[in-house]
Amino acid sequence: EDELAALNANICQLNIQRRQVLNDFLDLKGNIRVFCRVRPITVGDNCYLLRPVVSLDSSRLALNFAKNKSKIYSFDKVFHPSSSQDEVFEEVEPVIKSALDGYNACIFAYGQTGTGKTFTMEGTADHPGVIPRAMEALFKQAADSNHPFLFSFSMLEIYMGYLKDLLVPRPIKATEHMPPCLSIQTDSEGEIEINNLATIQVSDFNQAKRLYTMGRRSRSTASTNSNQSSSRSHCMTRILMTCFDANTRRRITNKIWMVDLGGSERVLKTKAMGRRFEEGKAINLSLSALGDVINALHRKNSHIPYRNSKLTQVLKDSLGDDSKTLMLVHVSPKEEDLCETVCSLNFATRARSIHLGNEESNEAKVQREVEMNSLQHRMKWIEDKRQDIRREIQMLNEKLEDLTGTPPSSSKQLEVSHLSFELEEPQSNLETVKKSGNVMAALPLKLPRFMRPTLCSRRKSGVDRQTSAENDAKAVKTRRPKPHHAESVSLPMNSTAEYNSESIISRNSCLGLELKCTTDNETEGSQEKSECDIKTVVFPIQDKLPRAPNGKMAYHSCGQTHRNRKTNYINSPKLINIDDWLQSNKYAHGTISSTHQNKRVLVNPHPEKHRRGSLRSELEELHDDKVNDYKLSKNKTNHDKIKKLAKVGAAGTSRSEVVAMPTLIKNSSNEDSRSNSSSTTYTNTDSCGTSTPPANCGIYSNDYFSVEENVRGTSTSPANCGGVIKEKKDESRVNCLQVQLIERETKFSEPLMLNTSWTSIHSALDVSGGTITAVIDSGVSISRSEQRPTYHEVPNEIGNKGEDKTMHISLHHSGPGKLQQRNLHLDKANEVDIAMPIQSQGQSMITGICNLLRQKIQTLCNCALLGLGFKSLGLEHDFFYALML
Ligand SMILES: Nc1ncnc2c1ncn2[C@@H]1O[C@H](COP(=O)(O)OP(=O)(O)OP(=O)(O)O)[C@@H](O)[C@H]1O
Repeated sequence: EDELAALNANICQLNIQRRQVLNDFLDLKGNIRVFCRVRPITVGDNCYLLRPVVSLDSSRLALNFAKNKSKIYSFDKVFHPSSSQDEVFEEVEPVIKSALDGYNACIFAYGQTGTGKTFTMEGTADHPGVIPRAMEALFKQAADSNHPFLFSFSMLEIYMGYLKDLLVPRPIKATEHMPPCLSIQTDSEGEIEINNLATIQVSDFNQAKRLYTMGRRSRSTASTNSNQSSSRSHCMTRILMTCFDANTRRRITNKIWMVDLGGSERVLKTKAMGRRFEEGKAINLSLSALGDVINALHRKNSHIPYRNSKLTQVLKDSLGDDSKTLMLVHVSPKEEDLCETVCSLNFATRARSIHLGNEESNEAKVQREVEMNSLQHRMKWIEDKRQDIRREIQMLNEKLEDLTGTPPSSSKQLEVSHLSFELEEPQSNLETVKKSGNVMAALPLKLPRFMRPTLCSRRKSGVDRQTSAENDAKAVKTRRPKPHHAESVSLPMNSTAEYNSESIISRNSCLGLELKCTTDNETEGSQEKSECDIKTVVFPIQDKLPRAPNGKMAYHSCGQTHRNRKTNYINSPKLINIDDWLQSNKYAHGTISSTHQNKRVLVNPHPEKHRRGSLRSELEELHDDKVNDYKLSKNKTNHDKIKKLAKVGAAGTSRSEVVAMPTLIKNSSNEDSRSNSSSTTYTNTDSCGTSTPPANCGIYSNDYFSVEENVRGTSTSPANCGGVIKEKKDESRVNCLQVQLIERETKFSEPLMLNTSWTSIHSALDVSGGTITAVIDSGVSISRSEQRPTYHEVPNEIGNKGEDKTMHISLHHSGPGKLQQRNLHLDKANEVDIAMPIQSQGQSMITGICNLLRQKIQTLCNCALLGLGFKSLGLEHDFFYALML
């Protein structure tokens, strides 16, 4: 027995030495070690697209961009495509040993989708990967270490920014889009804890393996184009280790994370849509956050952005100086994946340089390798020696058993079976949890805190009801007064069956009871922006075309669209089809009252070009026929006729009219109208430069009445148009009349179309004060719905009922001292639609000259007739005789 005790003490010494040597070795190698694995050619790969990646030796890899252009990357180890799983694990094993020595460790597989991450981490039944091998090694080495260890197993995935327990998936409620996200805590020692994550104790490798198989099945995957399943999440396996013989370990409790990261992929290349797109985005965001953390560690920044993603939050205490990290970067041999390969290799290179640094000189490198070799030899010697001692111990134990007939007390093993969790069938996850809870509750208090059940879980399982009040009181005292806890919820933004977007929002909820249970931790469960701002809000199409009074939808013609561009943002919802409108209102004589008070403009159909052309020619022809009938007579008025006109036209309430008239005479001589008219507001011109009369109605379109009136107006109505006509000169120097609206308050009755008899209109020009006043003289005939192009303008600027009012037309000219305005007076405001051509100043002059010439010709003719004797002047013969003398 003494001999046995000495040997055991010897083993403990060797363990300490081994730990020290290993630690030194890993320090020299770097806290973050990076391996690269090149995936072999698989069935379905096009051979001619292979070979951009070539492994040169065990630590270098060349990437061939072109024939003579390549880049060489260096890693701690490069596994060529034919490398076996054994070879990979051989290199991974030191990290596992470090974990047993109490270091937090993290092994993660990184790389493009389909490059073999899952194969490396998980493997197959025939070729088990790193995780099953690591579990096996942990149990084996723990047993070899001669120290009592407690292991517990957890598995989670980070999917779309959520932490999901893979062993105990929470049922999703009908109202939930996703299960509640597990929250993360940091304890007073800086260790990360994940609240409510199932932590199941395992006593041997088989139990751990069964749990691992169970968790793997729950992982979120999606079918790829090649019908293979692709991991759409980060799958994280955690093994917690506690050793009661804590003196020789770095920590009493430590952990090792083994992470199969989601495949990085270029969303553009994969043309992922919908959910796949969102998944890819979330994966890329968290990988990017991981890169940022590694970069910050490399730069030794004071701030390491762990909180930028759930992934880095979870791995916070397993990345960095006091932990051992191993990255296995995976690359594809295919040329078509060159871009992704470069990204992956650059990422890995950046990670590798955390400890070693790119600046390391060759001498230092050689020196370091020599030291590492020596440490490896020393380690080998220690392990061999330990094995020898173990063999000796075993022999002595057998001898002792033979002598005493009882099993040796020195070969005590930690009896953890009573603590371990009896696994049920993998399918019964929920039962597993319940059992787990009970087992946890029964654990002795000397267990580390992470293994002890929380107050809440004990309450739920009814174990600790009697002590809860006591603990609550204690917790309230010790906990920081922070009664709110950020909780992430996901809301479906689209009610369609296949949601392809989601919004994650944070809300504060008071979780007082749960908070009291966690006495020394601070919640860090708020969703990180980088992973959570995955929002695509789909708005239903709400903008509906406005309905015309007849119920038909308003629309724009193509020709109208570009012209209305300026004003459409205001007017478009108010556009109606004027043909429809007229049709519906045509027979509603005197009864149509606009429900839209203060409406300024009614939209009319836009005449097509040929229609405009024909109208124009029609009007010009008309004008040519009638122009000589206009008489310029100063001070000649006939108010009676205008009164009569107004009476006949009055169908509704009192209001005044403004007549909008097309200017038909080309401005060949009138310098005034040719002058600048930039002050005019509207563009009542068509491409021909002529005024464009609307067809078949007495109202103007929004083309004619643009922004100004609509800013004030609310809708469109023909009846409520009002304004002052302005004359505008366009590029082709043709006068155009434009109408400036004046707000109307009166109700509308049916638009009344008046057809003026062109011959009967006399205009009187009053040049005094720069104003020409044209007065309608006579012969105005009135007809409803006259098809002649007529224009309607209805200002109510005078507004006095029963009084004679002036209907005026303003023709603005900018020439100083010249005609400034032309007013057409109407004695009473009524609903009158008048269409009449008006002479411009040039026209008037021509007319005057014509009249003069006519007089001259008449005189000459009379003279000739006299001379020929056909006409007698009635004078005496003596008169002519006297003249001759
Ligand atoms: N080293 C290897 N030896 C043999 N087969 C391999 C190797 N690496 C990958 N494969 C095979 O390639 C395919 C894709 O591998 P795997 O699923 O592991 O990729 P992945 O990177 O995990 O993809 P994802 O990110 O989409 O999950 C699998 O059929 C796997 O068996």
